[in-house]
Amino acid sequence: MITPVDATTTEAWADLKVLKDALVPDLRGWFEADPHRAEELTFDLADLRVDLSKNLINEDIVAALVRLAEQVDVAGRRDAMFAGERINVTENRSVLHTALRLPRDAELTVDGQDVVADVHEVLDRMYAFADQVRSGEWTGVTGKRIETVVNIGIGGSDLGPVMVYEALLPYKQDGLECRFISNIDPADCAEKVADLDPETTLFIVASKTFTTLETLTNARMARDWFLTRLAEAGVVDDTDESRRAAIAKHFVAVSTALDKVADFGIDPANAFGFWDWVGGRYSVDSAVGLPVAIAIGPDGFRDFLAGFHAVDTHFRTETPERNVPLLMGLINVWYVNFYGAHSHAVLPYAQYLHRFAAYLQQLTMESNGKSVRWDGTPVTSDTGEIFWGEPGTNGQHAFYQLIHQGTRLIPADFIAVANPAHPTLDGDTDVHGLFLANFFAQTAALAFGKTADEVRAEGTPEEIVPARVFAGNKPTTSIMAPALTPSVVGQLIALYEHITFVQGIVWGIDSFDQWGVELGKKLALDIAPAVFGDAAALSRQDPSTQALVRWYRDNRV
Ligand SMILES: O=P(O)(O)OC[C@H]1O[C@H](O)[C@H](O)[C@@H](O)[C@@H]1O
Repeated sequence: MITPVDATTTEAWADLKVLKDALVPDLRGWFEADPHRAEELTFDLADLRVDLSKNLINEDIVAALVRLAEQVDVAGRRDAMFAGERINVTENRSVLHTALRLPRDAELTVDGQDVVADVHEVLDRMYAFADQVRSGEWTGVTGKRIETVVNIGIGGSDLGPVMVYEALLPYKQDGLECRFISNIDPADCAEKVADLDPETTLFIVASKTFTTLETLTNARMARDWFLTRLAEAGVVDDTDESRRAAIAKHFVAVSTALDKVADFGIDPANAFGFWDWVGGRYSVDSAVGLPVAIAIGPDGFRDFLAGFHAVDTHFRTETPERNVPLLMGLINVWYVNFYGAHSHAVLPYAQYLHRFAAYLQQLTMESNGKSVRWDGTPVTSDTGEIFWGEPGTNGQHAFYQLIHQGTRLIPADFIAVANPAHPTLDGDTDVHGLFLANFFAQTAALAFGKTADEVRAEGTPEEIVPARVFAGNKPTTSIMAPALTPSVVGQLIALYEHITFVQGIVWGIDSFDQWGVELGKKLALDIAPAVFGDAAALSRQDPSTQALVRWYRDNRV
């Protein structure tokens, strides 16, 4: 095993400390002093235009950050990842989500296995199935075409598909709808199936491990609902054969554990596999994306994958000084470790990206929320960031106050597209233009603030001048794209995957395991007997938990 370099002992880290101590943030002054600042810090990455110039950085800081990347060998680890080396040390696995988007003619053999051939074999099956559902060739047990696809999954088997489905709604085929059941709260399943016709509904049970309590419980509830409704309609009788025939037309699975899929009663012919080298939170571009492939069609899904691949190629080949995921990851390190930033806002000015922050929470926080390094030694600096956000302009009317005038530094990524799916006029006003005016205005206000003199010049009474001053120097990155196409959504995801990777390498952590979540799964199973009345199991719990369980049992009607 390669020992992680302790970033805090590098020369670059020491240089960054000196630079931080000497830096007086002054975005107004920096832009005035250097008319080329915006140009010099704006980069094109596939279809994305990324402006880093409103960050608290200068040439020396960027150079030191790039040296830091060299001194912790980000490039070496990146190449190891792309080559399929087992960089997920604690699980002894390769990390090859980048292989999921390799073109058919690419070559990658890992442990003697032609990974590209495997990936495309599954993609071809997904595309054929998606075409069948979209054309109506695939019918339910009573011969009706599928109108609703219900994905049952959680974590990486839910957040990616739902985010991308929502992002690409304008590309969805008319007459087809997707829904997503994830929470084990029975309300989720009940609400999502309430108005559905089982004869036109297709369930996709998505679980990498096919052992996740929430997903298997929801899948069983959905199966019961489905069979009960069909029995009431006289479509199935109570023979196994009749039930199996109905399930075969209405339940498919996505998993790495195809044996467990068969145990659940889903025909293995209707299962789409992936591999243990795809982390759950990195899996939307695998068969986990099946609902998206059905909704937007194989051509759209191919574009989606091509978007990821374009960013992969950039990350793998671009020089450090122009490598956008590398720079963004390093700038995040700058804020976390040198400014003590705890959180990071993601603010899409695109309603269709309304689940993007939720998606990024799993990607970034499950990846980098760690306190030991990949060799088991404690981390030597803060790690991780709390990712959060809501679409603009809604966020402006809720939490932007704290970003503008609070005491905490919250770096924020603003995302917008030039061409909306719904160009709409309000009288003579282009509403999307008005929307984007907010995007531009907010990043400028955050960067440049408003001085007391400017506030006074507006005629503000002296006693409330301080309350109306904006300090400015609140860092933002602006990301723009021509339109929210499948490719652009793929590009955005890959960008954040690689940003997360870069941060993980600087911190020396394994960004691809999630032992903290595994514990939660086990604890819930341990306590379940107590909830159901097992006195001995209850007595093993701590006093607070015992009292809470008792209260629950006393109050449960
Ligand atoms: O896809 P599954 O095996 O059902 O796992 C679903 C989720 O389970 C856990 O929460 C893991 O931490 C996630 O990374 C994973 O995405």
